Amino acid sequence: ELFSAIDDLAKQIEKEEILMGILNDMSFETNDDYVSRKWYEWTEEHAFIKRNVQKYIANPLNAFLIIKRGTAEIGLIEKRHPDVFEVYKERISKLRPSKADLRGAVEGLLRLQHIYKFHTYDFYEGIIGDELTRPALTPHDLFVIGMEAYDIQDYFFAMEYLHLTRELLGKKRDNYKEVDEVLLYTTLASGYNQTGFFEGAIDMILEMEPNKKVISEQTRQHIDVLLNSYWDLYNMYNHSLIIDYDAYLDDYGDKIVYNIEHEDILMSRACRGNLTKSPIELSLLKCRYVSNSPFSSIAPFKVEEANLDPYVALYIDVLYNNEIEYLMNELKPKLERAEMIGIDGERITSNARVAKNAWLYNDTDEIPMRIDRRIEDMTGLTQSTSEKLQVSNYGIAGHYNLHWDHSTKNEAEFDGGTGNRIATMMFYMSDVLIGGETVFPYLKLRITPDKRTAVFWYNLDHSGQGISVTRHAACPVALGSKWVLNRWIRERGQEFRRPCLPGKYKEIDDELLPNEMF
Ligand SMILES: O=C(O)CCC(=O)C(=O)O
Ligand SMILES: [Fe+2]
Repeated sequence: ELFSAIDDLAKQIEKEEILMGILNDMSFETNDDYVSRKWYEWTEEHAFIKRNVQKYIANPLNAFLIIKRGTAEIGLIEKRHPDVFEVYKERISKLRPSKADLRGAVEGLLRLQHIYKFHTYDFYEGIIGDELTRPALTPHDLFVIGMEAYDIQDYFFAMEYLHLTRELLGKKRDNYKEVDEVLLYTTLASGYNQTGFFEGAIDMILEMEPNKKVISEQTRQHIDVLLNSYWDLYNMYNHSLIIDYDAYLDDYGDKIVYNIEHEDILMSRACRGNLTKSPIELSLLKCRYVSNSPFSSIAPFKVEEANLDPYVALYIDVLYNNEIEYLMNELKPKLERAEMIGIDGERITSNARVAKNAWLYNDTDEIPMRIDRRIEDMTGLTQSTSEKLQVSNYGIAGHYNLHWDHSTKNEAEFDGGTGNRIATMMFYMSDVLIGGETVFPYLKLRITPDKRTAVFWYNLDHSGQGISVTRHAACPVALGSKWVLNRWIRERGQEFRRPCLPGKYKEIDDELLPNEMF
């Protein structure tokens, strides 16, 4: 699976070079301009890639294009030359990304748009946030995104992408007919139908002869006029919908209530930096140097309070570059798709968490032992019952939806004799250019990844009860590559280090969680 970790895309670029060789062979055999044109385009892109591979793959638009070249573009060649393709088929199939990768990549791009409200036209131009990151996409790139969006029933963005495709086709000639116009128009029409509008557009499309490859100029103009007027209406409808949702949350003002139904909006607002503490709340937070062990009295930890109650703190510069290198070397080859616990306690992969991770099992080396001791110095909590160190790398627009780290009442599993996850220590192993923040919307807290810094918080109160407002998420990575190191600290062994006191937080019943969370 390529889309769920950025690291794997570098390998795909190597495979693509072999694919280019095959493309070159095929261009001779087919004697087709289109195939040599593709070879030329890919070669140009590779000259661009070679300048900085890591930078190239850290851009979600590029990441999508890598996958799209190996799937949709190869697919076009297959369609044009089935016989020649047959000869190379087996070799090619080992070098191609999968359909699921294409789907995952598009889902990533759309996630960025949903969360950060990035505009489709900006993506077309290669803009992420405020940065121009690459040359413009082609009509066919947009078409592929639009068709995938349609398949996953994200009709709003499907229509945006397909309309833009149509608009561009009107301006530029698609000499090689990469975009299947009949499919484009029928999908646009179905999109209107799906959203409860515009039967008229569908009627027009139905009038087209199904096996007519090219729409006549007259029909096309007719449809254009129809679609354009409908499009304005459609846009108005959808934009007002989005604004309404935001207004709904505004009703609560500063007070954020636990509102599971609207958590996706809550996450979006937190990730966009629209949920922040007031100046008064911020003024209560302090920075200090902490030393509560012989070692740290020589080199005290720099601690920044991020939230007082429940306690969340940042430890600045507490992971060393050689340690990061060590962890990367040990665990990169072992990364696997991150899993979540499903409704029935089973392990599942899910769109709610797009990342790969790996656990460090051989933790008797000097470096992991050192990290262990440091966490113990930082927290005063024993590490003898902690889980193994876990490294995660996020994928294309990789993210992790709102969740608790601790298990809730209804989850029987988890304990394993060491108790619940009393606290979390999470180290950032990389900076991120845009996005990838860790957000705690109920605490109005957004933490920007800062290489070598750690975030620490308690998941359980003094009576062992889960603190519901620690619900947190990893915002999608919009530009860059995000690596984190997690250490989950367990209850057992902490009895004398963090004594039991009466509980104070009311735990939320996790039966209230909607199924879509998974
Ligand atoms: O990557 C992040 O910012 C948060 C990760 C997280 O919450 C987790 O892995 O449990
Ligand atoms: Fe977490």
